[in-house]
Amino acid sequence: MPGKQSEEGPVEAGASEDSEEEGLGGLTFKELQQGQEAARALEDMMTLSAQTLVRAEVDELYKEVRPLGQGRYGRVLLVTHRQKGTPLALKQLPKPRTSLRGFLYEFCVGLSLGVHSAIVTAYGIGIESAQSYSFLTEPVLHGDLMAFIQPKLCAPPPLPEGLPIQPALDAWALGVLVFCLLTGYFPWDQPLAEADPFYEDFLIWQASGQPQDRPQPWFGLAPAADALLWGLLDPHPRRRSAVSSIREHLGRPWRQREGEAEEVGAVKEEAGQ
Ligand SMILES: Nc1ncnc2c1ncn2[C@@H]1O[C@H](COP(=O)(O)OP(=O)(O)OP(=O)(O)O)[C@@H](O)[C@H]1O
Repeated sequence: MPGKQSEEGPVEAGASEDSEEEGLGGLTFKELQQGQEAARALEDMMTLSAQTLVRAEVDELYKEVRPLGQGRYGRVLLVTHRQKGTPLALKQLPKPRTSLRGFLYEFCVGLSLGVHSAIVTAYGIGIESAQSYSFLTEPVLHGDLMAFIQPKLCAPPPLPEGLPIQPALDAWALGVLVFCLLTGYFPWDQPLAEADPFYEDFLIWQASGQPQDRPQPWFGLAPAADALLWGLLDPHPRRRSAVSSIREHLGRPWRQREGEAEEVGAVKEEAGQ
């Protein structure tokens, strides 16, 4: 059956190929080396942050305005700085459920990622109180993406060893997110052709490139979105487009206008296949 996984056919999302280049866990040696360097840099940052923790009760320094949300490990509050009045989001993790190392990890990952302009900025202030650890970030007061997406998250394939952490996973996640934002739906439940007809239909369409094979959930997308998503959602991690490929598709419509014909035949050409 077209789209079914075969020996030389597509592999599941996040799985690997090009085995001669690979080291442990499906990563190339270069990726492994980069990962080890990042882990060492994070470890250094955690050591330094442990030495500069502010020891105080949160309400001595900040005034609570209202709760912003609740995560698995702690709560997030909107606070203002008692002297300056600056609004901030304070993430508070209760000590009984959080080790110092666990807190430092979350704090420092936030600090590292927060330098990107599209990610919430974390401020370098970690606080140790009697009952909790806290850190401060930029407050985001207009809701998060989950408010626009029906709660349901796309399950990864059941690989016993898990998915190797590599940039192709982020590209896949970006593809799923863009699809959700454009259509209001997830593209499929699981990226397994034998278990999910929506994914199987996508593989059939990718293989044929024929307009008549366009799966129903993809109706209404413009050729630029087709090309972007085909690249980001390529089942082969090593062939998948980089996250930065999104830049090539900016400035063109991603949705068909009302009444416009589907121009899906152009997808393969757009995607450079
Ligand atoms: N900087 C922020 N500004 C506004 N709201 C925030 C901010 N950070 C978190 N929130 C809200 O608080 C909720 C919980 O955030 P939190 O970071 O604790 O958990 P999470 O990242 O959603 O999940 P997990 O518990 O797995 O870490 C978020 O879903 C969001 O609604």
